[in-house]
Amino acid sequence: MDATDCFSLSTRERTDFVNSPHVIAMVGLPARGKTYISKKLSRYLNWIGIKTRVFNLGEYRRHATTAYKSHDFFRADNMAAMKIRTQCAVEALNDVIRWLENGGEVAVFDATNSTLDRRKMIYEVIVEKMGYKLFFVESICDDPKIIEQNIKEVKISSPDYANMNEDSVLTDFLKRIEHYQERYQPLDEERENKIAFMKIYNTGQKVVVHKHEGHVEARIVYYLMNIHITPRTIYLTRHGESEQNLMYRIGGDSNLSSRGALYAKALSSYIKEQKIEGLRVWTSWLKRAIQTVADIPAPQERWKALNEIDAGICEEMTYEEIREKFPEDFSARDQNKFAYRYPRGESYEDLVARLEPVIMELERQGNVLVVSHQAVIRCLLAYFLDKSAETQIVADELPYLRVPLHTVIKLTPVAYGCHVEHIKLPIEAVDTHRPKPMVSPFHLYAFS
Ligand SMILES: O=P(O)(O)OC[C@H]1O[C@@](CO)(OP(=O)(O)O)[C@@H](O)[C@@H]1O
Repeated sequence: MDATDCFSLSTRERTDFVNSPHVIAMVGLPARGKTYISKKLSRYLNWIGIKTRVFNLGEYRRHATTAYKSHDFFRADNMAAMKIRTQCAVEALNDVIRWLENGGEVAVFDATNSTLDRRKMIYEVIVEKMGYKLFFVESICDDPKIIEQNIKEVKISSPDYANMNEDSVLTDFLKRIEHYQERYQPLDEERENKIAFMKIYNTGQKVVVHKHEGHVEARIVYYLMNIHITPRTIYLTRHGESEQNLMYRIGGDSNLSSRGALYAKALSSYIKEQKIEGLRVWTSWLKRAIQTVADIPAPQERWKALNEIDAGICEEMTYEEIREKFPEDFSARDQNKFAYRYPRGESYEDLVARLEPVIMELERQGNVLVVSHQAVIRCLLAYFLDKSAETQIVADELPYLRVPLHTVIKLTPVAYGCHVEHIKLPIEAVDTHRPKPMVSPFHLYAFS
């Protein structure tokens, strides 16, 4: 199979294709957004089904020693501290290897890795000894405003600076950066021509890619080229209550109910009140979603990818009817709702694969209102919520996330994640949520 074929595979099939473990090692001076990139990348890779974990060297250092009193700890001539720092890097890499040997697929090594010696050590262990793939991602930023903003947003709350005021933190951290600067050796194509890497300048103004190969690295490069840090808000909502919702029938392409039409009006007033600059509205191709945005004065786009999960042979049935007519399917879905694929229809796992281009485009955009459906919004929400670094938990929780009708979910990016608000507009609607069934005592008995 050619690597490019993977773009048409389902999430699970793609995961199987990731056969060689990868280490993504960050490079860059402090306060260049390395942790932001690491966490975001890990969230994305887990969401598309690639088991990823971040190993943050700062945490190892804080665990190993409380010796941090000031920037002096990071002086190049502080030999005692240097010994601790090297030991911590070795320990973190050992954990990386242990994790990859136990089924992890991508480990993100979040550290400065700012000297040739450190990168050489990583290369020897990861590539020469273990035979894993290694890809360096360097973040370069020379805009003092971005650096200062970064320090204020994330370093003030660091355990290194407990009980210190903002100005003292800023002064200390800038000195810390100076110590790193003295020995900093940026990635260099000629000096390090064997290794694969990517350099991101000023949060994406310019990107340089050197020798990347294979499917995982191609995805990472593409993803990191699309993300930005300009403040914006994403609004997610389901369509207004539909005629099928009133009858508890799934799928179909019905009109809004009269309460659904009231929600469309209320949503339009809410959006107007927010006075959102440059808002774009995205909907599925289904009538109930298109009718919901009829009165919203903003450019609109329809996405087939935002259509509701295809319930195949179960379309337009109630859950009760499915239980009676297809009892085996009904219980298979309860056993593993994420992976279960409706006959001639889709699974949640398929949905995640179908929504990947939507997520990529959302990452590139500014303010967007997405009007879609219960299963689709669950998938999008799972991407934005920092549910967990573990794919299994994402898969267990995702199909049961609560996404009630007539509620706007407002997502505002903050430091390393998203602030989530649920705004319930005051129009009654049916509840279409079917909670995770409890395991019956009989089931427990059968396995005991
Ligand atoms: O995966 P479950 O929990 O069945 O939820 C998805 C279902 O939600 C529904 C409503 O029951 O969404 P929608 O309101 O967009 O029509 C169904 O169409 C869809 O099959």
